[in-house]
Order: sequence, then C-alpha cells, then structure tokens
Amino acid sequence: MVEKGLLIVLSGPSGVGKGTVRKQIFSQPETAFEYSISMTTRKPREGEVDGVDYFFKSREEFETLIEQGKLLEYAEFVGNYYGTPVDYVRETLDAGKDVFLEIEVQGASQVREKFPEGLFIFLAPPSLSELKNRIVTRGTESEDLIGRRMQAAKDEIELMDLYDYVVENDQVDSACRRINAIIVAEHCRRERVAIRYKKMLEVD
Ligand SMILES: Nc1nc2c(ncn2[C@@H]2O[C@H](COP(=O)(O)OP(=O)(O)O)[C@@H](O)[C@H]2O)c(=O)[nH]1
Ligand SMILES: Nc1ncnc2c1ncn2[C@@H]1O[C@H](COP(=O)(O)OP(=O)(O)O)[C@@H](O)[C@H]1O
Repeated sequence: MVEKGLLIVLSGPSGVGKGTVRKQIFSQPETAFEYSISMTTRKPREGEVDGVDYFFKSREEFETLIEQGKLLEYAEFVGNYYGTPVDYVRETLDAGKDVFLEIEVQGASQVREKFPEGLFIFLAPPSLSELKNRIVTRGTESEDLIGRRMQAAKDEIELMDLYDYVVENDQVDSACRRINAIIVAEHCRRERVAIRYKKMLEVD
C-alpha cells in the first residue's frame, strides 16, 4: 500500500505574502509537493491565467460545484467565492504525493476538521502597518477593499493559535526556508512514528 501524502496548508491574512511565498517555494527545483489550484469567482487580474493561477468560474458554476460536493472547503472572501477541488486533493494524497494549499483562514478551519492530520502553517505579518503597506503597494485593491481586507486580517490573526506553526514573513527567502524546514521536520517526525509502530507490530 502506498503511504498517503501530507496535506500542507499555508494560510494567513490577505496581503501577508502567501502568494509570493508559495510562488517562490514552487520555483525551487527541489520542491517535491503538488500545488492545488483553487477555484474562484474573482475576475482574473492582469497576467493571471485560467488553470494556472486559478480556475476562474461564474457564481452559478461555483454554486453547482458546492452542491455536487466537489469542494474540500470553500469560503466567501471580500465578495468572491474561493474553494479547493476535493478530487484533485484526495487523488494526489492517495498517490503518495504531498499537496500544498494556499488558502484564507475560514477555509483552513474547514480543512482542519476534515484532515486533522494535515500540517497547518500560519504566515504572519511583521506588523499590522506593514501588512497594510503590502496591500497598498500591491495596488490591486480600491481604498474600500483595503479597509475590508484589513478588518478581515485582524479577525484572522486572532485564529493563529489554532495552527501547528506560525511563520513570520519578514523576508520572503527566510520565510520560505522556515516553511521548507517545517515540512522536512514534520516528515521525519511522522515517519519515525510509523517506523516505531511497524517495529512494535513485528515483535507482537
Ligand atoms: N478558502 C480558500 N481561500 C482561498 C483559496 N484560494 C485562494 N484563497 C485565498 O483567498 C484570498 C484572496 O485571494 P486573491 O483574491 O487571489 O488575493 P490575494 O491572495 O490577496 O492576492 C487569499 O487569502 C487566498 O489565499 C481556496 O481555494 N480556498
Ligand atoms: N517578505 C516580504 N517583504 C516585503 N514585501 C512582501 C513580502 N512578501 C510579500 N510582499 C509583498 O506584499 C504584497 C502582498 O503579497 P501577496 O503574496 O499578494 O499576499 P497574499 O497572497 O497573502 O494576499 C505583494 O506586493 C508582495 O510583493
């Protein structure tokens, strides 16, 4: 039997740098886990490609996916739906590969309920003012949306205790290094437990 892959969830407030960190991790040739591309009803931003950045859906299409149970989790975030395709995640884990989700915190809580054995990492900003800075610098939101995202961020930061690890995104490089180290360590820990059990069963 193939040992199941590890489900890795990276979450944290909008603008903290989840996308930036995730892209850097996946640009490294040694990265051995699979990125689960999300579904969203948000309109593509300039340069975003359907099937690469997201699967872009209409509201009707997304609601059909919800009804059909095709999403592992979904959330409405600042007026749009975002969700994770369940079949892709289950098939990839069953094939023994690790799956990496980059999602907001409501969705991460839903995944926690369905996959308590997953690895949950919270990406935290160095400060709230730096978080606002990053959202403003990115230049993708209107003034009103920035306010809503900052309000959402404050509620989200309160949930960081529910995560296995908190990584501060001070510098992208060092945040990526810490995330990779956590994943390696977690593999060692889990494998060691598995080996110990196998040995116990052998002598039994
Ligand atoms: N729950 C959930 N959140 C998602 C999913 N995909 C992306 N998100 C999150 O939705 C939020 C908004 O994403 P987006 O509009 O791309 O903006 P950005 O991440 O702030 O650049 C971010 O916090 C993403 O991490 C998903 O499949 N499920
Ligand atoms: N460690 C960092 N230091 C400074 N700026 C960062 C850092 N990480 C990300 N950024 C910038 O912050 C903005 C938000 O990052 P993004 O990855 O879009 O966040 P998220 O996906 O969490 O919403 C982008 O302009 C990005 O270049």
